[in-house]
Amino acid sequence: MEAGVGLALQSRAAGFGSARRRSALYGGEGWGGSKPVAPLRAKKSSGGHETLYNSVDEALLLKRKSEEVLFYLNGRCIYLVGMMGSGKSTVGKIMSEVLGYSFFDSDKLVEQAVGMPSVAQIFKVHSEAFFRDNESSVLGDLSSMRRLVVATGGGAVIRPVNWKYMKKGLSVWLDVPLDALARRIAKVGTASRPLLDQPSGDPYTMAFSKLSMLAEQRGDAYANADVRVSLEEIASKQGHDDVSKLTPTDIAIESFHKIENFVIEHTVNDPVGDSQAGSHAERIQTL
Ligand SMILES: Nc1ncnc2c1ncn2[C@@H]1O[C@H](COP(=O)(O)OP(=O)(O)O)[C@@H](O)[C@H]1O
Ligand SMILES: O=C(O)C1=C[C@@H](OP(=O)(O)O)[C@@H](O)[C@H](O)C1
Ligand SMILES: [Mg+2]
Repeated sequence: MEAGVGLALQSRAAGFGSARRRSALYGGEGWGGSKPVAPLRAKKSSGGHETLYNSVDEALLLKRKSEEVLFYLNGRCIYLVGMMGSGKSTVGKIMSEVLGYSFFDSDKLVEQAVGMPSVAQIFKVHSEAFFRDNESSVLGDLSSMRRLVVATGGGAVIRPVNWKYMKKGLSVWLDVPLDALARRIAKVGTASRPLLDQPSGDPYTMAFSKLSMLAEQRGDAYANADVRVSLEEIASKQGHDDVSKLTPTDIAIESFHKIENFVIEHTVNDPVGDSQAGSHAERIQTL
């Protein structure tokens, strides 16, 4: 049975006003909590003159990309999908802040709806099936809203009905190599992720083997997303041999880039022209 999802959503939405938008450039919890990721400070170069940190470029690029993508989104929601640890919650917060959209983490909404403090407890006291029912209910409620960035749980992709909801907006798959996922999970522990929780063993090895199994079970489910953001691709474009060099901001920028390309590619090429068929934005909205 689903418990009070609508109410939880209403009270959650009330907490997202302009105050939350005070800074567009926040990192996620594992990246220094609410510290700005791109402080506009200068440092001395070896030659003595001042140069700006690289992160300023990154912050400006993020801002510029978000302004472009706002037009193409036209109020539609962004749904982030991907395996546990792929960065949906972290990257989603950054994207929402810079877009001026509200951010929702579907795991948190399920916790609120059920009235339990953690997903782990919901799995333990009820069951995974109970969690999944509530997850679908939350996604259904969110699908009627606009201007949201939603970080879904890693398993949301397995239910077709969830895709029906997510297809009302734009879905983005954060595709992260299993090895990087396992390293991230091993670092923060598995207590909050019941499907990975193991009583003993080396945390990296255990996480890697469970994640591999889940990835196999889920098959192509993530590939249903409108766009795929591959960390390996970003790393190779940036000349890194390791995805661990990529910041959540890098990933947010690439996500905006891919969303923009997707919308442009899927915009009806209307030969009638703006004057008779409505504005470009109106036609994009009909996608
Ligand atoms: N680009 C990144 N590089 C390294 N660690 C990251 C990155 N993005 C997120 N993390 C860390 O990985 C862990 C999982 O991130 P999270 O956003 O919770 O993933 P998800 O919501 O997809 O499960 C967190 O500890 C987070 O700080
Ligand atoms: O992959 C999964 O099945 C799950 C992922 C988790 O969310 P994150 O992907 O945010 O860790 C959470 O929904 C639950 O523990 C199940
Ligand atoms: Mg998450």
